[in-house]
Amino acid sequence: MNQNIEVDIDLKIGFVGVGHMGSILARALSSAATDCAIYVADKKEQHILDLIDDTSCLSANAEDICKTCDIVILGMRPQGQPDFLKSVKGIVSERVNTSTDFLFVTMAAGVPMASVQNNLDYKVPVMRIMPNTPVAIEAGAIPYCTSCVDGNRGAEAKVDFLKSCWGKSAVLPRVDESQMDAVCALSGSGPAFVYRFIEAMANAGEAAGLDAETASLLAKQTVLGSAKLACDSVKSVGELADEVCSPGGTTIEGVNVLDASDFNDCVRDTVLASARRSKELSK
Ligand SMILES: NC(=O)C1=CN([C@@H]2O[C@H](COP(=O)(O)OP(=O)(O)OC[C@H]3O[C@@H](n4cnc5c(N)ncnc54)[C@H](O)[C@@H]3O)[C@@H](O)[C@H]2O)C=CC1
Ligand SMILES: O=C(O)[C@@H]1CCC=N1
Repeated sequence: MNQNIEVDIDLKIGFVGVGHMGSILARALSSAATDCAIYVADKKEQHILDLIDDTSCLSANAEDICKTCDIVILGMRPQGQPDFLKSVKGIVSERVNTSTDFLFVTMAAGVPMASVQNNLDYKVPVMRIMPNTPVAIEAGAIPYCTSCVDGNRGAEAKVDFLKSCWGKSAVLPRVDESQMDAVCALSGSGPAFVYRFIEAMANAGEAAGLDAETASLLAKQTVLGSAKLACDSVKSVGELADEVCSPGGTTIEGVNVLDASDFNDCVRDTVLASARRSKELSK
């Protein structure tokens, strides 16, 4: 935890939209930011109940969150964000008459920071994040960028605070906003691609003679262990692959098939299709 963070101990943080991703981030924050009050609002009551049941999160309505919270985290889908922001524009403009010391955080795929500001009609400091679901097990990625934050000590401190809290659950590389479509496709959408690969591995294990349960267990554990070794090792993934390939052995037979296939092109097309959709959502 960063000891030099200048934040009030009674910092109020509010989530508007705690579906799949918002709830994971709220849980991560509530376990790290134990001195803060964390409020959650959602159109679906069950999503609020699930969180207040087993975290320190408190229920609140979305307008009150925008009126009073030091950090407002938007967890709704990209398509719903403009209407919501327009609906609270008046509340935010009243608020800036007394204090401008607050931060909006958006996780919506494709939505530029300027669009948050334009819909609010005010250049509020914005942090744009692209989290992924493995944040839930402290193995996530949350690339981010910011706008109107640099040089604004209050906003900078809030960004640093979120980074230190979520840093327990994720890596948080800072990227330029122009790279947000790429990180959205790679690490935001990426877990779904990896799950498809695990499924293909498990199906292949069954084809090779295993029962479904054993094939699934070994496919998951192999991806987990290989990713962990790649993260922990100083060796490149190429070197790590070479270490598995005994000369004249079994692995190289499979690797040759993979290398001769369109696997690389397929993965490239997959990630580029998601990045293209992220770009489309910005329009
Ligand atoms: N699911 C994922 O893996 C990731 C999602 N995201 C982004 O996170 C956002 C949410 O995605 P999901 O959690 O998957 O969607 P979701 O549909 O599970 O959650 C959205 C939640 O927002 C609530 N909501 C919508 N409008 C609201 C409003 N005006 N007031 C209060 N609550 C409202 C909905 O009831 C719902 O519970 C999206 O913008 C998405 O682009 C980003 C990275 C990864
Ligand atoms: O599919 C989506 O649009 C969101 C953004 C990245 C992961 N899920």
